[in-house]
Amino acid sequence: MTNAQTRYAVDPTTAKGFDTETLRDHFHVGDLFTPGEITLVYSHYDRLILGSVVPDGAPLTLDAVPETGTASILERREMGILSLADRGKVTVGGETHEMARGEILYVGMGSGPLTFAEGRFYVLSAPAHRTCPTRLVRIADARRVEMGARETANERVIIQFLHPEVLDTCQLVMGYTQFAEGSVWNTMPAHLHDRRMEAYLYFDMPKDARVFHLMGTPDQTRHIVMANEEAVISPPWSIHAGAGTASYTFCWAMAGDNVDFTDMDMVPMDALR
Ligand SMILES: O=C(O)C(=O)C[C@H](O)C(=O)CO
Ligand SMILES: [Zn+2]
Repeated sequence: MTNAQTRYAVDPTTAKGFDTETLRDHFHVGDLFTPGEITLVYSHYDRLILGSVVPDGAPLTLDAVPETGTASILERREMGILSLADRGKVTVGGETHEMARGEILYVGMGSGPLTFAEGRFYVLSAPAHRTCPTRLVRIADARRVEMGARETANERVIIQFLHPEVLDTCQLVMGYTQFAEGSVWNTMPAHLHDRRMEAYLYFDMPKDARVFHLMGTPDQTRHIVMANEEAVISPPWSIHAGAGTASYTFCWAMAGDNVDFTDMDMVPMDALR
């Protein structure tokens, strides 16, 4: 079964007046990873689709969805698929990809339907205007960027899978960030990039742990409380950072005008409110 919903874009002035529930309705994505289901959220920010696929004994096929209005979801889109299970099996374009936990499969525009035979997957899809080759990116092939420090509780490694220095994509940039023991802060100092949106999936979290995800314009920050395997949509005008009550990993993905990961406008600490 495929469940899909649409989230419309919100401007920062409107978002400023939201209470907790309204903020969550627009930006927080819960209820992902239902066994036997494909769950998709179509965001009007850069038309990014994010979601989950959890085969449960029988294969699940992702093909046409009314939200894209095309014969097949990838007719004018590309996709990144993160395996969250030790074993995953995805067939697309006549080829079956056996995936291990933490690997990301890139699927190019026009590849046709996707069949997920086993595993647990987080999926992201952005509009594309050209086809790039489908490729499974293993952890050893990804680019690792060490960031932060133990003293500031943000020592971490940014692992870039769908990134110009690893493989060619149309506009999707995707990977995940893992923390050194004791570090809990992501993406602080905060930054903005009005040229592209971003989405985060927080995972690898103990059941009772929470991440306080920070969003909003620098002078109007808000927080969204995130549990394991929940996602959050970060509008182009918003900071995106967080601190966890325990260790976690988060998958980041971006779409928009610029595929350069370092295209960020840093926010000085004294600008945050
Ligand atoms: O740990 C980090 O810092 C990040 O992962 C940064 C995000 O990916 C990001 O916001 C890139 O624009
Ligand atoms: Zn960012």
